[in-house]
Amino acid sequence: MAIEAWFMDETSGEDQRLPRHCYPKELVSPDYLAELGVLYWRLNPENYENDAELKKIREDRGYNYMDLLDICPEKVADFKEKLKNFYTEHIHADEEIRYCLEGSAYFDVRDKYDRWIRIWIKAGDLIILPAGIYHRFTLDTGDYVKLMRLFVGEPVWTAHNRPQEDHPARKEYIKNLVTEKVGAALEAY
Ligand SMILES: CSCCC(=O)C(=O)O
Ligand SMILES: [Fe+2]
Repeated sequence: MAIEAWFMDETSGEDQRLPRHCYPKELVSPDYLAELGVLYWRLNPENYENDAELKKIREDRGYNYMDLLDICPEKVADFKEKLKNFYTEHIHADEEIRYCLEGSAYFDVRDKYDRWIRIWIKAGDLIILPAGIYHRFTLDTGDYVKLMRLFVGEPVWTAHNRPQEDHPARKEYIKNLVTEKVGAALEAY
């Protein structure tokens, strides 16, 4: 099954840990996520230490750095503060690569019309957010996730909060979005 993603009800004042579906639900396809540069694999989370598929992804994309992160109120120092930062809309200069090994959580990304899409990651979901995409992160009501973080070289986790229209990674991201659109239009012609 493909990863679950949907357009969020942005008018709702509900808890950020709730799904916040629109009514009726508006699901988002993996193709549309790919158009935004969001990539996704479903792997076997029980086998992450000897997984040939994961090894290949890491080799192909140069992810030589790896660490594991448990996120839940009991295990994270300054939990409230951290979660608040994760849920503040931001970009990075590099890809954000997260592999969910246990539990579940939400990544919200902005689409090209600035709508929020909520992506529900569960055990086995590996997602890559491209550099320069506006996003944020929250736990769901399960209040627990175990994540593998991957990176090319020495990791830089710096978050640049919106607005970042002059950031090189943002400009590059927008340029690629536009190029893709023109490419698709030419193909259709
Ligand atoms: C802890 S993983 C997700 C939060 C996030 O967007 C980030 O770390 O930049
Ligand atoms: Fe991030």
